[in-house]
Amino acid sequence: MTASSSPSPYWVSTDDWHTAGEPFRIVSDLPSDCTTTGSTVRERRQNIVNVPDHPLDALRRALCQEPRGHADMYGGFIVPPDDDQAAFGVLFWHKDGFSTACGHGTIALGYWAIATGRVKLPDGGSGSVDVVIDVPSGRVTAQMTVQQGAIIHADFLNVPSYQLANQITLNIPSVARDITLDLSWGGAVYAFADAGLFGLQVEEKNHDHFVALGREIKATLGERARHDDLELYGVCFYTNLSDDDEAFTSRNVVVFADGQIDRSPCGSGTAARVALLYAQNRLGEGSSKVLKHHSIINTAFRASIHRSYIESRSEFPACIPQVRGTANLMGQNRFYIDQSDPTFPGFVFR
Ligand SMILES: O=C(O)[C@H]1NCC[C@@H]1O
Repeated sequence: MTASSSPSPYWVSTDDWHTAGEPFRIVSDLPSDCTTTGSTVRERRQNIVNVPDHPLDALRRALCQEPRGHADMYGGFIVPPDDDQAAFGVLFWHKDGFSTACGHGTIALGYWAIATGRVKLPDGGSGSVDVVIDVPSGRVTAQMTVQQGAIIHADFLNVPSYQLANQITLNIPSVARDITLDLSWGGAVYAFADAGLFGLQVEEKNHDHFVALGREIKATLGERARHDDLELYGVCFYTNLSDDDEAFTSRNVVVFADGQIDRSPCGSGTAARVALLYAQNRLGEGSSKVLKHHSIINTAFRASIHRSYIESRSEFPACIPQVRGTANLMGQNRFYIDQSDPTFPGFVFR
């Protein structure tokens, strides 16, 4: 990449992927003045969040928001791993800030790591290879299945995931009545609500309704959704389609951050849903039954319980979820970042 110190204008290069329709813009070479401090990726994220006007926050906005991005853009900055057991670290970002978890990004990074040669193909070009990545919520893996040099799919192995709360009652002003929802952890806090409670199905034409409801639910839940130092990240609205011995099938849409809408089935949200279904005995360890999780644009992840996990802090059973998906390269960009641009660092309408 070619970059020099701001405030002089500089160029920054990105690799732009999407996972099941959700964008993931990867920046592997950060400008020289955009350093992060901390001995772990979690600390690096925290330091950026704590420092007003951090240069990396300005770069996030410049690459994520308009005119170079849009209100539903997503990406990540590659940073050093916590130790040499991981290939690299990543700081995930969206239009409002830096998130702790991102399954669709982890899947895209697995593809990217192989495509760029950062992680070598298995011997003979077929088999499985792990891309181990440090993220703010912990260490995750993109387990890549490769056949004759071509990637078939990635399995995102998440941090331990578990239900946080059961059937919380909330009064939602816009529907003028009480609804109930569950909370679950998948590296970030998610609320789960049946879209039918709002008279809706998960369909593209309803996306504006979900954005408004997601914001309303987040505001109404407030501190009740707090887990450690994190507040609610996303609301998952679902329409369940079927449940048999082979699969629990559901279509969902996650509205995260401040009204941002996930085009994919949401990797960390899917992991949190697996934990919820595990607690409800609808998915089990060692069973061949899977969660078929469709997105609002009808792309899909296939998820299951990789293994159970002992989590002493949770009254609900914990597990390491496994979320399978694919990613595609869209292109590469070389952006010019100029602080004298009247739109710097960026803007969004939502
Ligand atoms: O797949 C995921 O986990 C992410 N997608 C957008 C919101 C989440 O961070």
